[in-house]
Amino acid sequence: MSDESRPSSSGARTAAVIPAAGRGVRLGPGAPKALRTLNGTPMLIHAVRAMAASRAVSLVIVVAPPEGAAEVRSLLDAHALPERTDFVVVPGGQTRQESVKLGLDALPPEYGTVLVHDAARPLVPVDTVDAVIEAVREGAPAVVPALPLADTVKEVGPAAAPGEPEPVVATPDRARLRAVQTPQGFDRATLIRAHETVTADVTDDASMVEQLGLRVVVVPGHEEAFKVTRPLDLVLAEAVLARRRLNDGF
Ligand SMILES: Nc1ccn([C@@H]2O[C@H](COP(=O)(O)OP(=O)(O)OP(=O)(O)O)[C@@H](O)[C@H]2O)c(=O)n1
Ligand SMILES: C[C@](O)(CO)[C@H](O)COP(=O)(O)O
Repeated sequence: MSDESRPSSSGARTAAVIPAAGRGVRLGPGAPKALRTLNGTPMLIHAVRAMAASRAVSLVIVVAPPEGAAEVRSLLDAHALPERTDFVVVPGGQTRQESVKLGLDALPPEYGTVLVHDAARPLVPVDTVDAVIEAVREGAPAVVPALPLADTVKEVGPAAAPGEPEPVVATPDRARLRAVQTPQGFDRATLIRAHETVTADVTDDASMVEQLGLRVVVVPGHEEAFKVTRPLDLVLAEAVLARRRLNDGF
């Protein structure tokens, strides 16, 4: 397990930025996704606890829905969280990319290692978090946890006409594909440079570092780090929590 006292390649301390400002359109109508509950506790609180479970993480920056920063601050104050960790809340932006950038703007200088973790991945185990931190501290500028794919993937082309089926144009070799999760881990300077430099729309932070031509490495992801995206994911998340409670004996 990582320990905050370990030497780091890029700075002494580790912070986690949690983008939590999304609406959750694919989840259906309701409160912003991060504020919806799993077994009675907001998804965001599960995600915050998942980051603070790592003894290496001493600061968590939560990027709240634009109008919801006060509500998120109250939620953090109302739930039991580790005392060794500091919590900061900032309002988010219109895209995930903007929200992460706003979180990075609040990062104090003494944090050399930065995790970016979706509030929508509330159940990531601490061993995965620590493996990402460890790889950054060992010198990787960017680290992603990832899993092999269970399905065969097809690349499709545009339909010949509206209403026509899309044609398959290629079947990439599945053995070389990975489904990427969070937390993604970064050397601070690398991540800030990526966010200052890359303007193209991207869906994760590591791809911005790839665009700088820098090395991004993979560590094993975890099935329980899945992203709560569609309604069925809520059922799965509550089942995972129920199994954890049984295993913990309460
Ligand atoms: N403007 C945005 C959009 C997304 N996110 C965050 O980015 C993470 C991953 O995004 P996703 O799962 O796509 O969440 P939503 O954008 O909320 O989902 P949807 O696309 O279904 O609306 C989530 O924790 C989400 O809160 C964010 O902080 N700011
Ligand atoms: C960052 C991410 O979770 C890695 O898989 C993913 O790219 C987020 O994508 P989304 O479209 O914002 O759900």
